Amino acid sequence: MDLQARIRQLFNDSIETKARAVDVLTPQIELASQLMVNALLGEGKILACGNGGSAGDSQHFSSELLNRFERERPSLPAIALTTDSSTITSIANDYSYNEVFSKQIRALGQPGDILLAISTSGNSGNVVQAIQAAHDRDMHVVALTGRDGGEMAALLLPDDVEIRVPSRVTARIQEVHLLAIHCLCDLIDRQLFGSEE
Ligand SMILES: O=C(CO)[C@@H](O)[C@H](O)[C@H](O)[C@H](O)COP(=O)(O)O
Ligand SMILES: [Zn+2]
Repeated sequence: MDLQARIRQLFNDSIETKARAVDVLTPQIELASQLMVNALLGEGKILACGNGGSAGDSQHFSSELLNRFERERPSLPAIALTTDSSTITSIANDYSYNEVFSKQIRALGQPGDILLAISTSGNSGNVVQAIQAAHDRDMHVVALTGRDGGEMAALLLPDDVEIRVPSRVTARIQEVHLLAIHCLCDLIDRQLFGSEE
């Protein structure tokens, strides 16, 4: 097996996926950033959720808001719903795994807050239920998806934003999700605190 050839193939696949995604995702990322900025300016916060790699993405995003991205600026309010193992295990144990995010959203979500819902398939039951809970709490949803958008795409309302990566491969979709998250952080900082130049 030629391992270096495999590495080159993975890099090239990732580059091609990003090149394919740029035109499709640019307007959606802009819209999502404006939705988030409006929420933050209105004293709202951003709740984020997802499974596996997307749980990591949720925490990556919340840490960049709560702490910092690339510049000195005030902390911004965000919560990853993937980190409290006591809450998550008790909800999964007593009710169902599908409710681990939605129950937190029903407690913490306020009208005007944003849910960042991350799933490469768009079909993870707990993320689907998170979107339903967010709508019940009058929150807007930014959905990071892939493939055909799955059940999540079908649930979104006209004021929500879907950022759907044009790929069917989970790892490639996740790589673009991370880029989209960094774009969102950059655009949030620019709109709230101005460009640095
Ligand atoms: O990171 C990876 C694969 O790259 C995995 O941990 C992956 O996130 C998990 O299988 C998730 O459960 C997949 O869920 P989803 O993206 O379909 O919502
Ligand atoms: Zn992964």
